[in-house]
Amino acid sequence: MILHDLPVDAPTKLRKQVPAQKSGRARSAGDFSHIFENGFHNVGAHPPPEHLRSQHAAWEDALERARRLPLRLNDASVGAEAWRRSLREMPLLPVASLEEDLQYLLRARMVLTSLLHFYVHSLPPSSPSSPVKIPAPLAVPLLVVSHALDFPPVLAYADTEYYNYTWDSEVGDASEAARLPFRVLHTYSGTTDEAHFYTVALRIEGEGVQALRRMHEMLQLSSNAPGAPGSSDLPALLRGLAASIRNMDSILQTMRDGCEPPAFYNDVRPWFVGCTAEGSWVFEVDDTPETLEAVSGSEWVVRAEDGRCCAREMPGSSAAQSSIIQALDVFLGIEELTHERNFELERKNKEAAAAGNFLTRMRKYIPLAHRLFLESLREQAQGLREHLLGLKDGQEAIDAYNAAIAALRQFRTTHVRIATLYIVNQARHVADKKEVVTGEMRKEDKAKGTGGTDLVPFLKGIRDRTDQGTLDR
Ligand code: HEM
Repeated sequence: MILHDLPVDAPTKLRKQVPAQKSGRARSAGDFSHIFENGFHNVGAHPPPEHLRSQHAAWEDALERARRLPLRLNDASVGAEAWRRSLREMPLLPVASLEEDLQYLLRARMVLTSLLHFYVHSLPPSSPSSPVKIPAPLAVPLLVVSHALDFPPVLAYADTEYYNYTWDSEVGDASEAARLPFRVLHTYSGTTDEAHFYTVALRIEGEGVQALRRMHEMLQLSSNAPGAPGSSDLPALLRGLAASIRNMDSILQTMRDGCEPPAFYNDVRPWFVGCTAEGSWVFEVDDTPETLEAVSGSEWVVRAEDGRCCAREMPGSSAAQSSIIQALDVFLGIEELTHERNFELERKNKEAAAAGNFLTRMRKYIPLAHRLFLESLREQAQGLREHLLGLKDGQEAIDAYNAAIAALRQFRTTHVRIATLYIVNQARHVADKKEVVTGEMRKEDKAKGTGGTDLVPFLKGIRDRTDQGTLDR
């Protein structure tokens, strides 16, 4: 097995072989040609299966029943309580067979994280608030599957995007697949707003395939391989990359076409929230060797003195975990700017200071193969900016590079507007209503992202630091 055969999100058995290959030939960009060719959302040439095999039908059935109820946020209805009881009484299903087949392992991860967030967020708030106990039939397979994939046991962007779609038509080859319309498999709220929200992100990932292919071609410029582009192609390839980023921006702007801000804020976003100080979780576990390995080898859970298996704080799904946007920063060589720590902000927020840069932290919430890809991409693309500045007649290439930076800045400007409209303004409406009903004065507006960021200064900071990547000579 060589790294170049390592499929996206390789499970444990393959993962164990990766460190041995972290040097030499195996690190070449070509090792990740499947990502350059198909994008981050295509695991192989096809999306993950829509259903698990019969051995794990109980999980699929629980998910289907939750959707059919439908289960709501803070749901105290008889039906909701019966659903939660059925989860607690579900048999503890073995997961070993899943590890043999990556596609089914990914589907299992997506189903289990969906059940987790249905379970946690459908519970009516308890008073005084106590940690939510995640029942063993859900907790054990979730911990083992997440450990196998090197993922935290919480809903991530990959679960709501990369593993949550299919195509309706038969796919000829992967390059054709990149252009097909996506059909979302699972939503929490059952609304078209939620499906549209996922679809916009998936279409951005789909456009990302064009960006990745341009990057790949640029990395091959100096390879002298037969058929490889020559260095005179660099400006055109950079312009192609810029055009792709502009397309991503246009796609982002379609968010309003099918996702209403109040529906997003009130009915969709609360399902994404992970394990927080106010809403903590305890995993109920058994003591089989498989579970013990998953627990002891996990940085996401801690054993309390009384033996309880407590989850650490983990943000839920956030598009900050999108691999394509991280890849753009890495390739353009501006990662150090956008991932820079904001010491002014950190001085005000001690927790943020302890945790370090948010975007860097988010890397742990993206699939393993994507992380390895980003490391390899950094190595391959390093020196791009210096190379452009050193070119004898390099102005055309520099202009094209700056067009890509400007496009990424524009993407982030659109994104700040969207985050303001969908979160900050909605939080204000809710606070205004509360003020009218209770007469309570509104506190300073400090809307947080699902990742817990003070979102406007945070997002604007990244946008402005993108701009600092502009080359000047
Ligand atoms: C209604 C739509 C959206 C809202 C309200 C929104 C909101 C946010 C918030 C609050 C953050 C800060 C991190 C956190 O605390 O979670 C964030 C980060 C981020 N979001 Fe979005 N987002 C939306 C859609 C998207 C889409 C479709 C993408 C593209 C895939 C995207 C890409 C990003 C990226 C890359 C970051 C990290 C910051 C950066 O690199 O600029 N977002 N988003």
